[in-house]
Amino acid sequence: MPAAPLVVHVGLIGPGKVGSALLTQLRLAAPRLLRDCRLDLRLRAVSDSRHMWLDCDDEALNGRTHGAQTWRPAELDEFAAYVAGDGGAPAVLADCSASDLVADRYAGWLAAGIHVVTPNKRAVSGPLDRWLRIGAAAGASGARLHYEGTVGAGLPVVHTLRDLLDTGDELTGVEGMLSGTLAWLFNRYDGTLPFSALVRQAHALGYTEPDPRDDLSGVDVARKLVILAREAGIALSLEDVAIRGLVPAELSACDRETFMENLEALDAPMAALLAEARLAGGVLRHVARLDGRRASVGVEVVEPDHAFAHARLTDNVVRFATRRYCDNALVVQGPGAGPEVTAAAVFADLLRVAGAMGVKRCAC
Ligand SMILES: NC(=O)c1ccc[n+]([C@@H]2O[C@H](COP(=O)([O-])OP(=O)(O)OC[C@H]3O[C@@H](n4cnc5c(N)ncnc54)[C@H](O)[C@@H]3O)[C@@H](O)[C@H]2O)c1
Ligand SMILES: N[C@@H](CCO)C(=O)O
Repeated sequence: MPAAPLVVHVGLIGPGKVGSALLTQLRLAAPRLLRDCRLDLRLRAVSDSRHMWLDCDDEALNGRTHGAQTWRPAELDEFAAYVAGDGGAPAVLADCSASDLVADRYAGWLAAGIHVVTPNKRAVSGPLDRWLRIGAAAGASGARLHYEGTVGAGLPVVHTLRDLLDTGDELTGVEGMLSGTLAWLFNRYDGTLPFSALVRQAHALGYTEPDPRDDLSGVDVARKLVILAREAGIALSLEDVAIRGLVPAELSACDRETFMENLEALDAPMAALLAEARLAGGVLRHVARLDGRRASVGVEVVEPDHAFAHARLTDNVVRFATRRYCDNALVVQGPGAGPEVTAAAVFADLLRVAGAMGVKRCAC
């Protein structure tokens, strides 16, 4: 007789571009996971920044969010308690927001045994004391926190580093292109269209952060370096990263709508950078480096035959130099932004949580 399926309660926070893609992927994969893996994923609730829907356990509702029959004002702890239910089934919260307020709750949720999977970089790259509290809470309860989607979207970056370290390797440095948005922008930017028009396209394609300034300022990439450093046991913080950004000072403090309306302010400085690169016979690329505690991100002119010059579309390139990979770095490369690939990373993290509870995922 086949084993009884493992029921897992799922709550989704942030049904935006990534969150909506995750809802679709969950719905499509559910029958196969139940049949082949004996895993019964039940979407219990969805919350955005203002509303929450706590009656998502019927099939018709699972595919929708704003069309749901009832909603109430969002309250994150009430939401988490509803997803966890009476504790009879394990609960996983998928945080697909970019919110610090949500990250503030991780420690409490993990302490209560609720697992968290997320592409939100705030917790892992945010204040070190909060990150240490989150780690301690997970350590004490055994609840899991997975965040593969935070670096490289759907690419296997965090787990690759984790596997290297857990098998006794030592990280000596990271060099790479860690922004899908900036990779796409610099691949497309040849002066034909103004830079601002390309930023609007990247936003519409779902590559940028909710506020594209996070990408353009270099802060999003700096967060990724902090995440990789912390994974390797280096207590790096955002303030330690030397960042050369692209956001004009007069647009750094306004609200997001005002920034988007005034994007043309980027055009003249970017045209000057492009001209500089052409004069030097190179191309513009956004490059991140981590060497011990020294971390930097910014636009550089690279030679046309440099590996970074050949990356395409939203390609991220992550070069891990380690004690084992010392003559030739281990390279992870591929699309580094986009709702679908990112949602798949969150989904795979969710399956890792289920795998740790005995759900069989191998093909044998
Ligand atoms: N888009 C990508 O390619 C990509 C790649 C990797 C990682 N990410 C990360 O995925 C996350 C989501 O990105 P997105 O492009 O889907 O953004 P989005 O703006 O489309 O969606 C964000 C969602 O979060 C919700 N939200 C905001 N604050 C909230 C709160 N306090 N409580 C509950 N919900 C809240 C919003 O209502 C919205 O539904 C971000 O953390 C981003 O860094 C995105
Ligand atoms: N906005 C981010 C998404 C992936 O974290 C990027 O373009 O790289």
